Amino acid sequence: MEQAAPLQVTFENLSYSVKVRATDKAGSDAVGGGGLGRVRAAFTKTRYEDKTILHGLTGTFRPGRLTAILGPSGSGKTTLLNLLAGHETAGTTSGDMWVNGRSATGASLRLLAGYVSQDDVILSTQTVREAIEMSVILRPPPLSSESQTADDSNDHLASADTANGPGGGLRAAGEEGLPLPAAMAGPMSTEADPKQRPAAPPRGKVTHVEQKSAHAISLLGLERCQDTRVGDSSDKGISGGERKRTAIAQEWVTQAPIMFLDEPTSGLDAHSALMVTKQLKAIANRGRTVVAVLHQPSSEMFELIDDLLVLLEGRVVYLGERAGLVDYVAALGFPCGMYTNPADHVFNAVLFAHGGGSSTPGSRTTAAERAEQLLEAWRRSESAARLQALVDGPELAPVHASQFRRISPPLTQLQYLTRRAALNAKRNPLVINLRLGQAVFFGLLIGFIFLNTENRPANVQQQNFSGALFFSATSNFLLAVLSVVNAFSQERLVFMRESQGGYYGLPAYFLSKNIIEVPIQIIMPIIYASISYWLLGLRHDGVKFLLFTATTIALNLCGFSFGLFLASTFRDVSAVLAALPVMFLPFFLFGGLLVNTGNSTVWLRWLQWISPIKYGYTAMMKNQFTGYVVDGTPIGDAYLDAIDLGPFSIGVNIVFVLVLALATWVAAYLSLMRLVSEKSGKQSKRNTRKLRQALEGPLDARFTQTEKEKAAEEA
Ligand SMILES: Nc1ncnc2c1ncn2[C@@H]1O[C@H](COP(=O)(O)OP(=O)(O)OP(=O)(O)O)[C@@H](O)[C@H]1O
Repeated sequence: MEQAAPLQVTFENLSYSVKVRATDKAGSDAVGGGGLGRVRAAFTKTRYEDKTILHGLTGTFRPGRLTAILGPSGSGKTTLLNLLAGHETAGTTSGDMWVNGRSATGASLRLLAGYVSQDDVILSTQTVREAIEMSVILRPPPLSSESQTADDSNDHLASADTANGPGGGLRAAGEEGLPLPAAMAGPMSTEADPKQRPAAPPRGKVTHVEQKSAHAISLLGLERCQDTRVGDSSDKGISGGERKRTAIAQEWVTQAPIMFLDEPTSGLDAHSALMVTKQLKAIANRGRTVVAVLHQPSSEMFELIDDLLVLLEGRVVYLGERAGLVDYVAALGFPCGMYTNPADHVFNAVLFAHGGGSSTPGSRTTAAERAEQLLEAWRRSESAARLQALVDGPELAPVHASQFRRISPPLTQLQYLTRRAALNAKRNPLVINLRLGQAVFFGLLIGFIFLNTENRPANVQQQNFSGALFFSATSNFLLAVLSVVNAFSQERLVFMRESQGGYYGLPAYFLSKNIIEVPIQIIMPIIYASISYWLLGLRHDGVKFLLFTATTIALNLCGFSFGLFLASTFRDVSAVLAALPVMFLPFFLFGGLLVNTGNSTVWLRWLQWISPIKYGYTAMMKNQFTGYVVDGTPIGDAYLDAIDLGPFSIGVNIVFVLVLALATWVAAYLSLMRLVSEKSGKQSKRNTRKLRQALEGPLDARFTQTEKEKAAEEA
């Protein structure tokens, strides 16, 4: 079996800029220039200008090594990580990226890399173990079973080493696992954490998924909380550190050969931060390329880092071995004291240059000059020359097909997501109980308000039934909208993170959501109709009851689709709530009760044709009043003629509600599709195939020259 090569990520002259609102001097002057100026400014077209965040970065991240990105706040650490991981797509990128000398982009790196973001949004009702198992099921490890087993056994070895306690030491990269070039195997200088004991070997029949997640739980020290729900701000679950480690475990199990992590230790106590760093080191030791943004690492954490990239104002001021950094900074005039944390020292040196240090107005060099000196010193340094050599001569083995991240078949995704959604609903019964409560409450309320209407005088019946049926149509529609908006707005972030992380595709997610939600949108109106219909005293006829129920079901389904559309189109609930009245009040106005739609303003009359309330209300009214007789006097048909609800029959009106439901349902799907492609770029199969071909294909011309030179030298 052909061994997959370790992967080296290289970039050269990488720049990134975004469009920002121009700080328009003329405009601001106008604003300051009195009322007229303010009015003029309000109508002035917004101008945008480019803001460059990363300025021509050159560097490389080597396999089998833990690389940390350090730098002051705002120096571009997250932007660089996101750009490489393919999660930063809004701005303009220039420069080159390669994986093992093959031309790459952020999108192609996403096919190879795991990514842990700063905000790990995990479904709050899942337990830690379930969240990790989900990752194993939906994102099966990319390596073939043979090499995967080898990797697993290496993990066990490493865990065993870890368990040896102080002095046992973790296994150095290249000793076990994927073979590494000698130059890449960095020295290991870590002590193992005695708390990190491997889980007892599973007994009995254990599935691959259970085994893999048990292993990750053990490696990340999550045994104690493995059956605790993740929780959220309103329903406390695991701690912040445990959540971070769960997110890392979710990426670890995919065995992606590259891992990018944005501040995996922020918000953790010193011990947890050290533990996480040790675990990252252990992962890197298995030949993976691990790159993490770290904030102020302790000296123990600092010792675990192999390579460091220090950024200042979007520029590289150091990229190379951690061991050489302190001397490098000392040579620049910042000697590190014996008892000073080297990470703090480096940080202070850079911060000083950045303008946050003790630079006083009287000091001979200004902060800007110091920053320029640091950048200039880096350009002329030996470390930069060494880095350039690594950039010029990267790992050259092609990316192996088995190294690409895999995604489970759509049917597996659908089955898993449906089961998860059902479990989520069961564990979060408040949502369903509220819906049930609403159906019962409104059924009883309307029933008792209009109790025994059928025994009242004809004119009272006309008024009461009209009001009750209009209320039934609007409440069924609106409650469905609100329930979906509420549920989906909360889930939206989880969906974005998981779909970007390659857990599943949109079709499986969308379908699973419908499989769980649609039955609820059918059962609730049945409950509402069963209570209200008989209390109201609507016509005692089984078929008419069924038609009334069918109308309420159609309105609920339509409300569900509208809610889904709104929640997927607007970014937060407050925007949805602002849009809701603007969209729906015209629907209510043209619902058939408030305005005689046949005689309303001509150029606004079309609104009735897109109002689901109008169709639903008309179906209910015709169901009640067609051929309706009170005390031997037929009153129904004349009344229907007077209020002019249109020519369509009951069945056709119900069908129109369903057509509107279907159209909005499709719009909701398209809106989600737009959301996904906005964040992750186009993910078509053809695109993916092209990106893979580039990574598996021949070397980029940038490196072929080097190959020829090498061959000539050898000759
Ligand atoms: N989309 C954007 N629009 C405008 N400015 C942006 C955008 N993205 C990033 N920036 C700016 O680019 C700079 C770098 O941001 P980035 O988040 O990469 O910094 P960072 O080094 O990770 O900071 P921190 O350590 O505080 O997280 C910041 O000044 C930020 O305001």
